[in-house]
Amino acid sequence: MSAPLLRVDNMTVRFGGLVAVNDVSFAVDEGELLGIIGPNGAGKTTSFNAVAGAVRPTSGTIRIGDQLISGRPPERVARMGVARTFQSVRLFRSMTVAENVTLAASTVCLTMAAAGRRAAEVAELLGMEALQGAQVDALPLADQKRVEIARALALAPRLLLLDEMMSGLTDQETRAIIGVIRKLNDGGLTIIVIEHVLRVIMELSHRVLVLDHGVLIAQGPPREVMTDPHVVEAYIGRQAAQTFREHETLREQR
Ligand SMILES: Nc1ncnc2c1ncn2[C@@H]1O[C@H](COP(=O)(O)OP(=O)(O)OP(=O)(O)O)[C@@H](O)[C@H]1O
Repeated sequence: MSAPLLRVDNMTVRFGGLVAVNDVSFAVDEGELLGIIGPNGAGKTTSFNAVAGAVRPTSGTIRIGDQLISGRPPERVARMGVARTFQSVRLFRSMTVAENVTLAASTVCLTMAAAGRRAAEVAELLGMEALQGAQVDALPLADQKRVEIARALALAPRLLLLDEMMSGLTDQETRAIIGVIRKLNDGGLTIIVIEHVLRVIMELSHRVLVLDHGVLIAQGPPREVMTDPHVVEAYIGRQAAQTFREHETLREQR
């Protein structure tokens, strides 16, 4: 059997006396779309930061394929195939969309011309050709989030980490971003999504991990995880679990 694309073994991240991530292990297969959920402060973003190289795990290991990435700096991890977006959009606001994406591409391309070509490819993939000349400042939040995705894709990643893409978006905008994520995954890209909007996790994920106080309390197919009594207790709440079950039953009857 082939090795998973991402493998995290016994990862612990401490900030002084606080254990933000506590002995967490999981693996992600090539082509998989994994959702990570959990209450505020559960350690989701810290786990992303550790995988992306922005935070050094206190102990444990992280591998892409058979290469150890834990402890390596973010630029190196990016070159080894891990790209991420941030919870709050981090773009060069006075630059155009094309400039932002080209700049990201230049970290992995040998020449600026190649970076420009890469940015144009990504724009085409995301259907953003018409936005290329727009200044980021002038774009609505939903488009800025698409530019964030474009910047990450410009690195030609093997693994894409998406941190709360849907926060602040309308239902319609959320649907559009779900469509983008699904298209990327259908094209073979391995993706991990952190999301508070459970409907999004349910719709997109092949598998879900649940963190609570830094501890991995459940993992499995979305349907199973959402009705796991520990998860309901820690995060979802009984009412939401009941609503979810009714929604699923209705969907099956359709
Ligand atoms: N750089 C840091 N220094 C100190 N403490 C931190 C740091 N980053 C995160 N923490 C703490 O680690 C814990 C986990 O935070 P983290 O941001 O990973 O949670 P989260 O699950 O992503 O939460 P949210 O859903 O609110 O984004 C929290 O108690 C947070 O305050």
